[in-house]
Amino acid sequence: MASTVNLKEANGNQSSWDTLLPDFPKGPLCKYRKKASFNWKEMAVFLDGEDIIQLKNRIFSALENDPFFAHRPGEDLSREKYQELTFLRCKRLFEYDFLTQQEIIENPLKIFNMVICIGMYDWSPCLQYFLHCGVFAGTILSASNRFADLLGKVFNMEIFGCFALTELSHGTNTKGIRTTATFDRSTQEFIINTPDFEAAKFWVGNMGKHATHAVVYAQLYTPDGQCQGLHSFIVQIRDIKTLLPMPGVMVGDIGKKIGQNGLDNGFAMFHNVRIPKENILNIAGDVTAEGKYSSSFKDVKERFSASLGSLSIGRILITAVSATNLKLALSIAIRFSATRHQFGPTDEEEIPVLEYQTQQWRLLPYLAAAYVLDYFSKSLFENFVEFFAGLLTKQRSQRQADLGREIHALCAASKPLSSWTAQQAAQECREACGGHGYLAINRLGEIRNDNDPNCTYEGDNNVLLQQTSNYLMGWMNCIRDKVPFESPLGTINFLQDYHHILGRKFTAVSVEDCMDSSVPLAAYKWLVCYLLRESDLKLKKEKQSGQSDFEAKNNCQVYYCRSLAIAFIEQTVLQRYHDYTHDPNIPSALQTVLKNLSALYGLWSLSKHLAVLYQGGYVSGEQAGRFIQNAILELCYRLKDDAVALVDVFAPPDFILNSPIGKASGELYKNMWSEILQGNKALNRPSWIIFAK
Ligand SMILES: CC(C)(COP(=O)(O)OP(=O)(O)OC[C@H]1O[C@@H](n2cnc3c(N)ncnc32)[C@H](O)[C@@H]1OP(=O)(O)O)[C@@H](O)C(=O)NCCC(=O)NCCSC(=O)CCCCCCCCCCCCCCC(=O)O
Ligand SMILES: Cc1cc2nc3c(=O)[nH]c(=O)nc-3n(C[C@H](O)[C@H](O)[C@H](O)COP(=O)(O)OP(=O)(O)OC[C@H]3O[C@@H](n4cnc5c(N)ncnc54)[C@H](O)[C@@H]3O)c2cc1C
Repeated sequence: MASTVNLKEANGNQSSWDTLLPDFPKGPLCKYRKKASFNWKEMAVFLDGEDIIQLKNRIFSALENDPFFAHRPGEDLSREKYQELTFLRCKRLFEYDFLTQQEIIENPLKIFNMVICIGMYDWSPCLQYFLHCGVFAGTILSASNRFADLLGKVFNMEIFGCFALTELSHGTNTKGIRTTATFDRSTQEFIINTPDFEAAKFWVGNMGKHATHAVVYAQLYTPDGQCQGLHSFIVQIRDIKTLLPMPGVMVGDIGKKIGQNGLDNGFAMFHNVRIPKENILNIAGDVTAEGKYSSSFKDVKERFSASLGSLSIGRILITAVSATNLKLALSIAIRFSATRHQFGPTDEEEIPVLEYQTQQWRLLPYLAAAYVLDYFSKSLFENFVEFFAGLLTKQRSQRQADLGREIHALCAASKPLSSWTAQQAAQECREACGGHGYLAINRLGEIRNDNDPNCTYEGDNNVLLQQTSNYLMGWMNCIRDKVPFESPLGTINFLQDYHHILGRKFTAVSVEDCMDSSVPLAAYKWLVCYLLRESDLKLKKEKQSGQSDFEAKNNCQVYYCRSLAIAFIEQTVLQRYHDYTHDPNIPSALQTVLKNLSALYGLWSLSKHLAVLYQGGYVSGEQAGRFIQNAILELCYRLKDDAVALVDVFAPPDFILNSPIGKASGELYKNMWSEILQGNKALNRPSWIIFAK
């Protein structure tokens, strides 16, 4: 990936690192910072590069110095006020114009980092902004270049957009979408209709209050009465000046959610809403003036994939968004754990809770996951950039099609992996901070609730995993027939060795033998092949017993295809991180800690599959399982003194993290006390109190 640039920059000197990354205030965390095996500034520059750090600094300091983004300790905003503030903040983001088109073209990772920086502050304005200029505008941009005028208005914020696929009664099942777009030859228009309230567009971000335009997915009907399948259309839903609904549109807000309440999610119904013929986003197909359907895709399936292709970037970014939530939660929990003293070997001496084996085992594997998933999401984003360039230049090569399929299969599993990891970590971090973790000002509840929908939107995690297992099962014929095969990104190439891999066994004979990520990686390759074989056999058995294709597939999910998809993505994520951390050009001072993170993530993830590893005979005997467990504990212990510095590398400034117990000074109690007393109602007498006489 960007490692060549970063390797060059990593040779920079201490003074340039100091200019980019100021020292933290002195305080109780110094004790751990001094014990770290590496320089956190060197690591930050190595991972991101100076250019990205400068961008992050620019964004963070703009938000910190802007009264619109000021925090109000102890104030409970009403939902309406929060929505208003979110919109005003979103508008400010436009005014800042943090990145030029040229900068994005030169380094697309900058837009990726911009999403993360703003989201670290609050996901509501971040999603509002990117649903408008990323998802809404991005879908239009990838379809055609005939919407330049409209896109100009998007980027000037003269109109406001949303992406309307889901309906009240169908979400993940996109084939079940029932909104219709019927072509009227006589007026050269499409007529958009909602057949009944169950087909109302629902859940749509920005639609509740602000959106004036929507990308609406609908079943396209040609004048011959034929349904041509799912297509997308630009539909104006509100008047630009008054924000009143356009004729034939009923639009509203769906109400309070568990999290992300600054964002207005809405519903809409359409009654004979006419839009010009040009408003079809002709990615999958188009209609001639005479009303004939035309598509450059011969296959209905290919057309369907093309019409949903724009979802992949969202899933990749959700992988990154979730990894960001992981970083936020860990920044708070690890800084807390390093400064919170409880119990100790003697009555006089209390020790930081980070010194407890349990606390290390609960938090440090997630710290490793944050590094691994962060790297993976960036590398997958870069793969997508290559794919997107092909889309924009209308490439129709086999490689382009294969790349689209492979990226789809990867992000359909990396979104579940990352969002579930962040979900579990947020809860673990909340509990790891004891009672203080439950105090809203410390932000762990907000992180947990705002992360939660990452498991659901852009496709429910459990259903998406089926896309990945379908992709893997699709290679079985080549494997059986021993036909050579490969994929553009090479993620399935190891399956060519399937028969050979299935014959392998776990060979480590000591804990020390397990301390490198090559050990879990080899085990994962076996696990993927084994689960592939078992899933294939199970599917055959189901079919032989007379089950329909639908039933047979359904009966192969739990313990088979679902586990296969999870094992495959964990293997892929680990493979990329292993290769990255084992590059001999990595600065020598960083090699050990990065390799430890790689090994810990690999072993910890693998340990959840121990039952299957024993079941399939890859490992046997009591010792093998013990080696893995002890290696995990040993790696946690080795990483314990690096944990604060590892968090310093990715934690945003205090203002952005917005958690007294997570502040960089580590003055845990002073920071909490000060914030509590700043609460404008902390010392108020209740106005409602009446005691019984
Ligand atoms: C995937 C489905 C579940 C499939 O359902 P089916 O079972 O009905 O179909 P099949 O399996 O038969 O599929 C047929 C065929 O198509 C292929 N396919 C499907 N999808 C794709 C795809 N995306 N790419 C390529 N190929 C695809 C599939 O593999 C099959 O091919 P084969 O037979 O050859 O295997 C599907 O129905 C589905 O996608 N369901 C989920 C619906 C969904 O995702 N809805 C989303 C609604 S919008 C939403 O939720 C938004 C929420 C908010 C999001 C916040 C985003 C945060 C990030 C910020 C974004 C910033 C962006 C800025 C970037 C920028 O500036 O650019
Ligand atoms: C905060 C938020 C924001 C959103 N923003 C948008 C937006 O901007 N635009 C938009 O169009 N949509 C949006 N959505 C909708 C979102 O994309 C859908 O909720 C999502 O795709 C899941 O679909 P669903 O709700 O219909 O769940 P369903 O698909 O109905 O799933 C319900 C349950 O059934 C299970 N299930 C379903 N099918 C199967 C199967 N085949 N096998 C096994 N289990 C199955 C699922 O695992 C799940 O547990 C948003 C949702 C949320 C929560």
